[in-house]
Amino acid sequence: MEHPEGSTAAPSAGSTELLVLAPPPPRGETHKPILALVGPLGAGKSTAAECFARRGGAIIDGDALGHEALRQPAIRAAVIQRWGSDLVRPDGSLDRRALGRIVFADPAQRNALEQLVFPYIEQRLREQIAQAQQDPRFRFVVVDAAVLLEAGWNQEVDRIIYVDAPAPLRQARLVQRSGWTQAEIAGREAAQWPPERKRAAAHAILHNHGDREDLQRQVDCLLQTWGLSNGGSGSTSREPASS
Ligand SMILES: CC(C)(COP(=O)(O)OP(=O)(O)OC[C@H]1O[C@@H](n2cnc3c(N)ncnc32)[C@H](O)[C@@H]1O)[C@@H](O)C(=O)NCCC(=O)NCCS
Ligand SMILES: Nc1ncnc2c1ncn2[C@@H]1O[C@H](COP(=O)(O)OP(=O)(O)OP(=O)(O)O)[C@@H](O)[C@H]1O
Repeated sequence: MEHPEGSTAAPSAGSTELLVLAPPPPRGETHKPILALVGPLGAGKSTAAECFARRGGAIIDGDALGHEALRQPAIRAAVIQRWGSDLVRPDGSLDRRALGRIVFADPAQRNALEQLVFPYIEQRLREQIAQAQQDPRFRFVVVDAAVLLEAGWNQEVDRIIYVDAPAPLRQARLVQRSGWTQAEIAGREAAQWPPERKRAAAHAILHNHGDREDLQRQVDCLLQTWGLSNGGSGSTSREPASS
């Protein structure tokens, strides 16, 4: 793994090794560090984000912003115009899983959807980051966006954290969480950068092959190493950033 900056000592985090490289750079006294979580499908980015939220981080959820984008009337209308009204469920919402089957089977279809929703998502990411910077409940910001690197949304981010888990474990967790078939998982994986390319862009790695407590320990260790822990008390807000 190549990094432009030097590494610090890797602290012990329970049973797993936590690789930690350079801490966030200083960006002025009022700037709250912006950390981003990347990693392969189902590695546990959202689960890791919850660990950071317990320690005073504002979560910015890229998937949720994507869902919000699809609820915008102009985007919704464009989606229905292109992919058909069969996508509209009886309650009026879009059948995202069906849309996913279409776009993750064909890069051209996925590009078309991304062109519709990416500008909206990027704008909302910026807005939510700005809100979290002003919100006294939070000491740092955590962007949980699976396609952050692919979409080039990492411009404002200070540090990238790669969440890792073995492929069989990720698959089992995804089947349990979302009921996705092997084909659905493979289609989504193929739409993302290969894991090693994401890992090469990261400043730290969390190994999520243990239980949630083990992941929390690694997060706490990382925050301590980067000077972002709150004395280890975990007494700061658990609230995610509001939309
Ligand atoms: C295709 C859609 C409708 C499927 O919705 P669905 O509810 O089934 O999945 P959800 O949005 O929760 O995404 C789940 C996971 O799929 C993967 N995924 C989603 N979008 C993409 C994408 N454009 N490229 C690669 N992987 C993706 C991510 O790992 C994500 O965590 C939806 O994912 C979508 O609108 N995607 C385009 C917008 C986007 O890129 N969102 C992610 C922003 S981080
Ligand atoms: N350490 C863990 N122990 C048990 N279950 C876990 C652990 N980490 C994650 N999970 C579960 O695995 C599933 C996938 O985790 P999560 O949703 O956090 O992954 P993700 O990387 O955000 O996924 P996606 O790529 O779809 O955004 C979830 O159901 C989550 O609750």
